[in-house]
Amino acid sequence: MPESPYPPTPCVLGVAVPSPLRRLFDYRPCREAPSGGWQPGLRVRVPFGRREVVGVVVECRDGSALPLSDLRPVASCLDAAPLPADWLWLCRFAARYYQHALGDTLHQAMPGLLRQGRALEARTRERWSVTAAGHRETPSSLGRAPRQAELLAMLRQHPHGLVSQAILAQSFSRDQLRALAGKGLVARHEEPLAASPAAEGEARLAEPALPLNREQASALAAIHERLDGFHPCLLHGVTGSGKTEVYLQLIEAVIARRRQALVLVPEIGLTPQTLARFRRRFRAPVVALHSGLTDHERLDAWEAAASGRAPIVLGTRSAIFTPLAHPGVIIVDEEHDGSYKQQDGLRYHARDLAVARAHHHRIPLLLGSATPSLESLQRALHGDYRHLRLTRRASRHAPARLELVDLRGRRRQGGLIPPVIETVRETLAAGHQVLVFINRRGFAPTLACHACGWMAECDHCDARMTLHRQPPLLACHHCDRRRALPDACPDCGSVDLRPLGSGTERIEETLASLFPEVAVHRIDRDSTRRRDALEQMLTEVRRGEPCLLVGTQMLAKGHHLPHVTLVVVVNADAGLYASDFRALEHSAQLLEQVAGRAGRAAHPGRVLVQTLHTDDPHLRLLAERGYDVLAGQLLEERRAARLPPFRFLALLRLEAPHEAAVVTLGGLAAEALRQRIGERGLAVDCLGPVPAPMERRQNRYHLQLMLAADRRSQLHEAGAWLVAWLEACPEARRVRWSLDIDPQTLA
Ligand SMILES: Nc1ncnc2c1ncn2[C@@H]1O[C@H](COP(=O)(O)OP(=O)(O)OP(=O)(O)O)[C@@H](O)[C@H]1O
Ligand SMILES: [Zn+2]
Repeated sequence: MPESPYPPTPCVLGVAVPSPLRRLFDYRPCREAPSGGWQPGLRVRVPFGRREVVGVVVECRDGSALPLSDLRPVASCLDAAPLPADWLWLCRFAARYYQHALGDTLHQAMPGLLRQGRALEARTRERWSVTAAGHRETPSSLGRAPRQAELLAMLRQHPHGLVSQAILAQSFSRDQLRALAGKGLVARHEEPLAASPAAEGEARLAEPALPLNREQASALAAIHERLDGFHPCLLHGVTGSGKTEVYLQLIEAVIARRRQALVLVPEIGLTPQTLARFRRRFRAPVVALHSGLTDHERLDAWEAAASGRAPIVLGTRSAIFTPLAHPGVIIVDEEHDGSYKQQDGLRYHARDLAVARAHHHRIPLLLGSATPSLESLQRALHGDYRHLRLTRRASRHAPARLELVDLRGRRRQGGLIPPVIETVRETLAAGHQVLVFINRRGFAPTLACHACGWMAECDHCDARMTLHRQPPLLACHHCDRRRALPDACPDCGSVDLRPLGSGTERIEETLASLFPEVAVHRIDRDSTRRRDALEQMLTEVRRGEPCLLVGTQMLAKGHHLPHVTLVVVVNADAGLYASDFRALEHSAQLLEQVAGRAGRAAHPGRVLVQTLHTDDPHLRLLAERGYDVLAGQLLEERRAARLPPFRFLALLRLEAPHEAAVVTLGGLAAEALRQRIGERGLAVDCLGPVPAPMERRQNRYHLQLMLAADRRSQLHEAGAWLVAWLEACPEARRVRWSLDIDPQTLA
């Protein structure tokens, strides 16, 4: 008897359902098997408690730990074919690595419409084109139907046809189209809405590639050497060195081999320029995945990537979960960027998943940055990654060094001291633009009473409320609580309430009064809430009129602002003495990136950094020798202090409305874990529990327990055990807890 092409019907399906529980649930197959047989990756509707949910089949087995008669059947199977295997693999990897429930991981990693049970298929549109008969037709034969004749004439001018929408927009009707089709003069084709294949025979590039400089060319050649096989590279190039051009030419080579490129960028909304540059370069469609998409657009993009129709997929963090039919390369731009780490739910790091994924697919991986994370830098220095350097800018001028400006004892006007204001004035007078960076939005960090010292504090957090003027209110940046501005001090009744310190709004106001003749553009989360607001401002800035830009770190992210020649950092001190061991690394990256916006085109740049700590050794090293030298020193310090990347960490966070519940559970968990570590002889340190740096946030108490180990496998074992212990612990029901593997912040 010939073997059946389908797997035999299993008795039991292990299904991952959207739930925080770290286990599969067993079901019996339903009567109608999917046409290809039961396989992992099929979505099923299953009864779960009193609800029905969409889950994913993960295992097909012959037996269950439960009696088969106790198992409920699957209600229905939603897919004819399983969801992409590479996607399922990545979700399983991420769930294991981050100790997260697989059901919830799958749920978070699929487009919303798939979660709701929609089919994974492309939406299509109609395209109409003229047939051979239509080209032979003489216009007079349609004499009695003049509109049809006009429609035919119009379509004849479009060798690739036109989509219905474009035709209807010209005031032609569907009836006219159908009439022509009935006569065999035009034909209708369906094509996918997202990433419809570019017409055959066209050139791949819409715009020619730039001739590379020597360093760019040798970086590209090094990657080209091995386009087959896992080949991780760190493209470590100073700001403005033309990393994007290297990405573009690498992608060109990858798509020429009919493979796909997946490109991760920190925030598309913040760098619409990058997407525009990709779209300008390639004739092939560039599919973008970001938070601005509708559910339908997201599903279309996902399908286009999964089917292989989309050669280039560009997206933010979650795009790492995009399935690819023919993966050819993964590129992570600004690999050091904090936005790649998800801070709730599945706490994954998209860059780290990119490494795992490239390894799994055996394809090259390119991590790009002017200020690489210490993790990636260490791997490059150690030879795990190929270290590709771009030491010069594509333009004439080298990145400017930071000039430290002493704030001590100086009168400040809106945060700036007189000599800095003078330099701003000279720069504007020379016809250039100035960027003023301050990493604090709002008018002032708080409102204070000059009579008694009262300060506006949030009742739900251990934090001050920020004073805003546009619109006027007090807001907590930790829990988003808002309050009206008080008329008088709630403690002593004095009306002498004054803003303390400066935020973007205050600097904007001061600069506008100092320099009334130029425009001041404020760029922060508040001023760019409206869609396209940022792009509009940047377009205005790129026109080149002298102007001032005031903004937060949004301004540091990869923008190419050719007319900016002066960057002013209002205060460099926040990150220097923070308790978080990564604070220094992150603030050095931020300073170097902001500084990198100056002098990128015709004129050289200057960077003035105001600080109260001109003698701080780290700050001086950054100013005098640059990020790479500082990073080398920070690596030595991390090695000495036995911190990442030389050690691995996991952070258990506990929170609840009542302090007692958190403290009790924290104590029990630490004790149980220490005992387990001892029994198993693991070299894992369990530190704490200690209160979180902000103990009360959103009216809840926060406590932490840190796990540290030299070996990842041991950290993993201890973490997995702790999670299982917490799932079984009755005291843990009243406490919200999460385990953060490779935490990026200790907050
Ligand atoms: N080979 C080249 N020849 C001429 N111009 C180039 C070349 N490569 C890049 N450029 C130009 O240099 C400018 C900076 O390049 P790009 O934005 O790629 O730098 P980057 O390394 O990504 O910078 P950042 O890290 O600051 O984001 C761009 O205007 C780009 O068009
Ligand atoms: Zn608050």
